[in-house]
Amino acid sequence: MKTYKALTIAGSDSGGGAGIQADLKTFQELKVFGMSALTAVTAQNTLGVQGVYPLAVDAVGQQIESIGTDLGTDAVKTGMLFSNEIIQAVAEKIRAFGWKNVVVDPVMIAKGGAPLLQQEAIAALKEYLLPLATVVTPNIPEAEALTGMSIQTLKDRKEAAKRLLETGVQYVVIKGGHDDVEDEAIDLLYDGQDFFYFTSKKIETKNTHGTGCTFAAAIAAELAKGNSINAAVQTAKDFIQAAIENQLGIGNGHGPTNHWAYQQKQHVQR
Ligand SMILES: Nc1ncnc2c1ncn2[C@@H]1O[C@H](COP(=O)(O)OP(=O)(O)O)[C@@H](O)[C@H]1O
Ligand SMILES: Cc1ncc(COP(=O)(O)O)c(N)n1
Repeated sequence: MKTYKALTIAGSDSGGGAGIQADLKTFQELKVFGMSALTAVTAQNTLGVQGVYPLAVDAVGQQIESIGTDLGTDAVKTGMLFSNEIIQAVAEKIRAFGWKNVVVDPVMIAKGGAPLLQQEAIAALKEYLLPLATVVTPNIPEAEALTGMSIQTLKDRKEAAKRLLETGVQYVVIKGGHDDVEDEAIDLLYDGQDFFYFTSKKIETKNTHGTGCTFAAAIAAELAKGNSINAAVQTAKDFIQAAIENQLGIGNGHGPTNHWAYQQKQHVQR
């Protein structure tokens, strides 16, 4: 049986709920071999971000080089990239290795409000990384920052998705976790032609730390296996729904989601 591989290029969350830690847990649960290139170390817990320590650009590039010159990968997921310089170095490596199935989660601000991407780097995401990406997965505030438009309704989200496609990315998913208008958690996928809705029950909880990272990592894992974008987004939606529903109840603030809940549910159903 083929071993599928996925690489996450992201920041470390010492609290284990988001970033590299969330990505690797998700890859593992979906039976994909996980690899990582760290962009920054954060001192972080469920209460917030206490420190951000970006790595040297060369350190980021070298980690990716080490993977590209030996193991290779079936998918790449990017998360916290922090600076213009890191974005350019990452884009350069992805292009040089000709990697496909590139999922860009344009992480900008942690749930508690701490910036994880420098303001001036937003343009670099659009210029260097999105043209190489298979799919970009902004939440609503990130889609607003990337397009410069205000997003209130699903109609606005459709317009923003169209604008994002102009960067050269193949598919756009605008997530609905921050939508105050709809009663359900609706994620919108646009393929340049049609819009697809992925809908689930909105769960009343403060424990959503790392939901975006986990969702994008699940899409990358499923694309690595050769699944279609629609199938990958559906699995990611089911994965995050189970992870939010089956809370772990740890930490004193915005707690992490449960990365093993999806597999546990699959076993029970069998
Ligand atoms: N309260 C919730 N109930 C159910 N699903 C949610 C909830 N909050 C977020 N999600 C889902 O989690 C994923 C991440 O959403 P979102 O919160 O928009 O992104 P981010 O974590 O990047 O801010 C999406 O699939 C979204 O639908
Ligand atoms: C290192 C790191 N990367 C990403 C996030 C975003 O997390 P969320 O998925 O909750 O928006 C985070 N808090 N820390």
